[in-house]
Amino acid sequence: MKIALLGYGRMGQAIESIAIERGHEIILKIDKNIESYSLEEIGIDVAIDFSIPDAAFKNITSCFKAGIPVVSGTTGWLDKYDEAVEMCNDNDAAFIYASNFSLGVNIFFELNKKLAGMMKNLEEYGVEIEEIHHTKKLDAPSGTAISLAEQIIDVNERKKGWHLETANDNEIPVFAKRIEDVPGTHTVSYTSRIDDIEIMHTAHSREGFAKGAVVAAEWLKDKKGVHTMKDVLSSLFE
Ligand SMILES: NC(=O)C1=CN([C@@H]2O[C@H](COP(=O)(O)OP(=O)(O)OC[C@H]3O[C@@H](n4cnc5c(N)ncnc54)[C@H](O)[C@@H]3O)[C@@H](O)[C@H]2O)C=CC1
Ligand SMILES: O=C(O)C1=N[C@H](C(=O)O)C[C@H](O)C1
Repeated sequence: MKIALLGYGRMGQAIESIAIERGHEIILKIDKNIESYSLEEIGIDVAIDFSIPDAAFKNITSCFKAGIPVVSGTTGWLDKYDEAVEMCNDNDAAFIYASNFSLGVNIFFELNKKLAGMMKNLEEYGVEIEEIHHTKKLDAPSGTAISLAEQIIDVNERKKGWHLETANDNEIPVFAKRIEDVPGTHTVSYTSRIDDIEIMHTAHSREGFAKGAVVAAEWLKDKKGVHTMKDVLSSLFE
């Protein structure tokens, strides 16, 4: 596949290594110093956006207009996700966004949903989420922590939203810690007077995120419409 990288920071570079290992070619790299760029007529099969919150929507929708399937892992821009979905469908384009592309976190998401279903009526347990990331991260809480919170809110009628650090009884508190060089650690904790239950995912490097993004790009290349990482991994979750 001929791949365009929209964002060539820590993740763009990790994706480049994995893509080359899997036999793909990087034919375009866009980063912050490239103000305007054309995606047309250079034979891009798929674009992968890991940029910054302020740039993601423009990068993604430029791909829709050029008819190029796009995978995005950029977090912190999701107030515009519904608009992106509409534009994808209007342009008959192809799109996958995931707050986390790693196989391990996508398994962790399924565990989180299962546990949330089991805990939803047990009022004696409080629930909270903690995420730890490197100090260069621009957004807080992480996109993955927001996905975990939304998965619990979807099944637990007592929880109406989430809040950073402090929360009302009807919200899930999400704690964001920044420690140098941590690739990404997420914990969901249920705490009662009698005992605690915790599930945790710890990334040891960015390799899992990068590999998942390339696998998603391979899967999306000849498809249309808006998809999720669960669609990509469907055979695993049957
Ligand atoms: N979904 C997932 O699995 C994962 C998502 N992420 C997310 O991916 C994003 C990028 O993460 P990192 O690579 O660690 O950040 P980074 O800061 O190392 O890289 C972002 C790059 O985007 C560039 N950039 C700035 N303006 C741009 C523009 N207009 N167009 C294209 N590129 C532009 C920056 O110069 C920088 O090189 C973040 O939002 C992060 O939260 C990170 C890891 C995994
Ligand atoms: O910025 C990061 O590094 C990461 N961002 C994603 C997020 O916000 O959830 C995924 C991963 O945890 C690493």
